[in-house]
Amino acid sequence: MSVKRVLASAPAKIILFGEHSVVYGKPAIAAAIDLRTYVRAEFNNTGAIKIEAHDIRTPGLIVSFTEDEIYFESDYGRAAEVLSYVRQAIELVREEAGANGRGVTVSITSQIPVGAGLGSSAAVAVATIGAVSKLLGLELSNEEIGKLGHRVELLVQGASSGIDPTVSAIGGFIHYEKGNFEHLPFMELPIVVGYTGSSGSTKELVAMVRKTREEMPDVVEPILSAMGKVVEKAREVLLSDLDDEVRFARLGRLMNINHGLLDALGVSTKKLSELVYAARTAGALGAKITGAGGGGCMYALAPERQSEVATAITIAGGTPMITRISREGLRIEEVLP
Ligand SMILES: Nc1ncnc2c1ncn2[C@@H]1O[C@H](COP(=O)(O)OP(=O)(O)OP(=O)(O)O)[C@@H](O)[C@H]1O
Ligand SMILES: C[C@@](O)(CCO)CC(=O)[O-]
Ligand SMILES: [Mg+2]
Repeated sequence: MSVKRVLASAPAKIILFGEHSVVYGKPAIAAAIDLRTYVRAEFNNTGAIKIEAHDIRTPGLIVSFTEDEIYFESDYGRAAEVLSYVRQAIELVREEAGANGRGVTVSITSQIPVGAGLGSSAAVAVATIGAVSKLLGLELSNEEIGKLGHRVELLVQGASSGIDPTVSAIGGFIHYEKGNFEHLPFMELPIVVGYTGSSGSTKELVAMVRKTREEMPDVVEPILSAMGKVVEKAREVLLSDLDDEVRFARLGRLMNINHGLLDALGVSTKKLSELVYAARTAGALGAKITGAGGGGCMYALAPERQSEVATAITIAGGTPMITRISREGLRIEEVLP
């Protein structure tokens, strides 16, 4: 069947345990959440690749006014860079599909805050690959699309563990290590996400950790190993048949240890730590950064106390989001023949 237009969507994620150390081959645990990026792909007649990114603020915009006219200019390098995940995703699929000269228009709308630790880069890459591959007639499984999403992150960021595109493509809860994943049983976790309102670039934060590790391997390696141990313990607790009260209390303690180790690596900020402590003071059993840090989001585990923790995050100047874990990863929403 020849296809004219495809709409695909892919979810955000939280890293429950193990961000950054996962880049160095340690395990990590992540879950897809119910915020989505939607990508529509269709053929155009120009032969060009056209990207309409409705949620991206154009960096380096220069506006000049005269009496009756307005001129817009832009720093083209920076504007193009911000679209590099989408561009690489389209180019990779065109390569996989064999040379194809037809123009493609990709239009993006997203519910995921950008650069906030919720995997916006992975979701946009996965949804783009999903939509464009279907348009070009490629039959790819969600797992294969996750692997292509990992290649996109490697091309753009220089380094990526692949956990974000994997969980965005397949959904649910995963334990991830060196490119391999295991689905953990689905469970509802009483969490609250707190958004600082500022952003951080994963590419820059991963590069910063790498530099510190190169300069002080004896100091940084034990921190990364301790993070790996936290993840293994968390997996054991998640899979245990302990009753919820004990299980959540242990997971909370492990989250706090993980946050301390991330802080030691230098990826927390004053605001993130303020939200983390506000959540703990309001009764969360644990709270930590989620994602690359440098701004963005934290999350708290707060059974019976979700609304108190949400209020504490607001008072501390953040935006709370009560999210649910999403079973579904990449979804083809609509195909127009
Ligand atoms: N809706 C979107 N449209 C186009 N590009 C997007 C969109 N959302 C994210 N991106 C791309 O992803 C970049 C942000 O990715 P980055 O990896 O730095 O943060 P994140 O993925 O939000 O957080 P983390 O990697 O910590 O989970 C943006 O600068 C932009 O290039
Ligand atoms: C910081 C990092 O570990 C997680 C970003 O969500 C980067 C990666 O795993 O690719
Ligand atoms: Mg990212």
